[in-house]
Amino acid sequence: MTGSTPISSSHLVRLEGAGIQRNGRWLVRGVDLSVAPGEIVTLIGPNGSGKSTTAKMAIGVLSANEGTVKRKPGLKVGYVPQKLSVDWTMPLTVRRLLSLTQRLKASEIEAALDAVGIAHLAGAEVQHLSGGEFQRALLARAIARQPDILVLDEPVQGVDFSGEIALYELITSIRDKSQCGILLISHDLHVVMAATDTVICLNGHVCCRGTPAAVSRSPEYMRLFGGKAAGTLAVYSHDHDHTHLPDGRVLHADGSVTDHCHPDDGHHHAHDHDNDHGAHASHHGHRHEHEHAPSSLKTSPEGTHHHVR
Ligand SMILES: Nc1ncnc2c1ncn2[C@@H]1O[C@H](COP(=O)(O)OP(=O)(O)OP(=O)(O)O)[C@@H](O)[C@H]1O
Repeated sequence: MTGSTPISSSHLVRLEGAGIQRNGRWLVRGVDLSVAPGEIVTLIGPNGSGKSTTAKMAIGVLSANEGTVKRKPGLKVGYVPQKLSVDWTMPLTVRRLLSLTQRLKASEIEAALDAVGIAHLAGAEVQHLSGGEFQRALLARAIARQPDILVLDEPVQGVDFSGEIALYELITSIRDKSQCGILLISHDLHVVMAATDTVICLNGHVCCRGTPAAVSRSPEYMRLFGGKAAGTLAVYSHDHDHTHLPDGRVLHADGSVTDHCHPDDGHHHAHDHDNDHGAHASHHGHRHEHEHAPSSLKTSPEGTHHHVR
């Protein structure tokens, strides 16, 4: 069955076996995912693995070609897209950015900007904002109508490491105060917001899922970034040992090819280091240790930054 029907459980959104096909190719398929009020779900995966497509499917921007997508009736969505189509040659104030695609009262704009700590920038031109200020403005735009669910597609892009920590703290505090659900797409394959309840790794379909491992135990991490970073970011340690073909099928280690992963397929939480992330359709056999958290943080994530401006 395909379609979008109301949801009966306490979930805000629930995808079951959901997939999107374009031009005879599955962009992503077999996705099972749900977000409950107050829950933070983080999607990770290589470039082109279907993270944005999955998020758009969850909020109804794209309709699933297979499986089911259910949303709570009347669900209010706040969305920070990965890219924004705005004509940046035109002057645009932060205040105006918030109300470009939604009707907002002045008091709602003020409250949203205040909540993200940039009330003083209401009249500033968007072009002049720093990377962190710009992401806060996008966040303000997304929370202005007090959504039930926030969908944040790479909300820390263009932001330096300390800014990233501050933004993740802000996102966590927004969740704490409003108890909205959050579906977050991370630009980093290994390091996710520590407040994340569930990490889902995509590579054309769901490869594995789990809770992020705490990094606070890693002495190197503490030495490099201090306790604040350790409390905000966590390494997601996982390993895949099968290969995803461009058409969405899976090549297993024994040479067999199937449409989907086997239920207990190669998601070993191994602890040796064999970092081999390719583009999609490449062998997917990465293994990470907590001790490697600092280097994965220091080096820039693998080309996943898309600057919105
Ligand atoms: N409308 C479309 N028509 C055809 N192919 C598409 C369309 N939208 C996305 N794709 C393709 O679907 C795949 C998944 O794209 P998606 O943007 O969801 O990946 P992603 O994991 O978010 O990637 P990134 O980390 O690079 O942002 C990509 O190969 C992309 O080229």
